[in-house]
Amino acid sequence: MVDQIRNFINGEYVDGVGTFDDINPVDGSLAAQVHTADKGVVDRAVKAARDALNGPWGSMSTPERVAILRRIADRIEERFDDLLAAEIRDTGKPVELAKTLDVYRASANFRSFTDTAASAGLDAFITEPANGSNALMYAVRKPLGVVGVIVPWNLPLLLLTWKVAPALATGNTVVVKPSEETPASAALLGEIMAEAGLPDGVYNVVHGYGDTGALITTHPDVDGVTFTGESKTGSAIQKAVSDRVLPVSFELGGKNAALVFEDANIEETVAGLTHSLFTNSGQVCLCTERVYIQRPVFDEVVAGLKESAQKLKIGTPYEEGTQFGPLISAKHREKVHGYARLAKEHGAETIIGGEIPDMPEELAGGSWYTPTLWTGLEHTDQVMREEVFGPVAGLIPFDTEEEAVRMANDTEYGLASAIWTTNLERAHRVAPKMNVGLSWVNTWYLRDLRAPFGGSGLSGIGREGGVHSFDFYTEPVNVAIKL
Ligand SMILES: O=C(O)C(=O)/C=C/C=C/O
Repeated sequence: MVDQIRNFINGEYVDGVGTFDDINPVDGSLAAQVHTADKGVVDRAVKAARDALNGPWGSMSTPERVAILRRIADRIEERFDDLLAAEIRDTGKPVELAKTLDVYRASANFRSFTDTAASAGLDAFITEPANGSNALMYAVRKPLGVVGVIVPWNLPLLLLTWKVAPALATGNTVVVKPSEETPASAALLGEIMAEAGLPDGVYNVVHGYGDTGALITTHPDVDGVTFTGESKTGSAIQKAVSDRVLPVSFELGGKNAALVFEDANIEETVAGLTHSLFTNSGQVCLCTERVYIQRPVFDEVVAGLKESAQKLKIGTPYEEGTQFGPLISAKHREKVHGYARLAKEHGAETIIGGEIPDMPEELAGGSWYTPTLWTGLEHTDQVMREEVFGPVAGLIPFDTEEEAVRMANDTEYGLASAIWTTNLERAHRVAPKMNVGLSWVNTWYLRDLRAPFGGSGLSGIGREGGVHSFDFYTEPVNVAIKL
């Protein structure tokens, strides 16, 4: 019997109105059948969320909510292996990555936002205007209400909990739609939260494709939408909710640049770039797809990256030492491979990769690809401007710092950048000049969960992280009392 992945509504698993296939990207096998939510199922989920808001959850004190969320973090850690198995079956990612990033961050996200909720103060002022009408001002935070949460397939559990933890910590209830590619961990989290004592209806999960997502975002009883995914989907959501001027928080795509200066530590830079190019097989919105290298060290860095890419161990998730897994689906691999063909047509030199690897017979059905590096592309080339969302990067030389900053900022996106230099003045001069939300120096994807996280331009709207998340998931009410 194939596994069934159901919707989770009001504290129990609920059948859908049909099923779709959840494919294991390692070998193309059927991992599970997923129950599709139609309007009736989505309405049921939104009603459960509203009833929970009007029930015990809505009147719970912050310390009571925080206590439950800390138990959720504990329960996630107790059921670490179940979540790990679910995430790996859906994504095919290496077990080391799923352990140290995806499932690790699930409990870390809950712990970070409960700490913030437990310690957050209020804005307050004593008003003493010249006309003597003194007053006490204080702002209280009220939850947005029922929040629609639409999350992607690349870091399914990490991104889900990155949104659900602050939403619940501030008293909201949620209706979640995970990606159709990766439904398992979101569904499993339902029973884990119930085991930790979360009241029924606070956390609900419905499955389906974009049309199911649209049922949530356009639902008249949803009070806000948080979405991580492709920019064009974000734009479609914004259009769909614009009549209601619904609050949205978007963490969208990127075409992230790295700048390598001639004074960089080349060995550290090559190791760091390999990480930022090929982590999760390049399927992270923060990954680098444009590398600008100061001319005196261009050949050395290209050679170093070629060597480190060749050394990456491509393999199945549980194989010892696997560092590079399959892409999420055959469809996504076709998109990535399409850019490799385009790069070649545009005269790029393929330093490594750009092909579908020969895998053993039992893995031939998987969506495997190879780490890919190009030189010889123009900075203005389509491949250097559009998000590929795969293990690919164009390498381009530059001469002056000003030229590097100009090219890095010459993009419609604005999510992340990485600067590699040992010159402290240059680091502090250049890092703030990047038109991004996250500007790393001599590192990549180093995170503090309290810091603002998000992007500008096509990379999104708003910031999440620490109190920045609370600015989205709550509506402050400023109370003014005449003294
Ligand atoms: O690390 C995070 O908190 C986060 O949101 C990562 C997002 C990656 C998207 O692809």
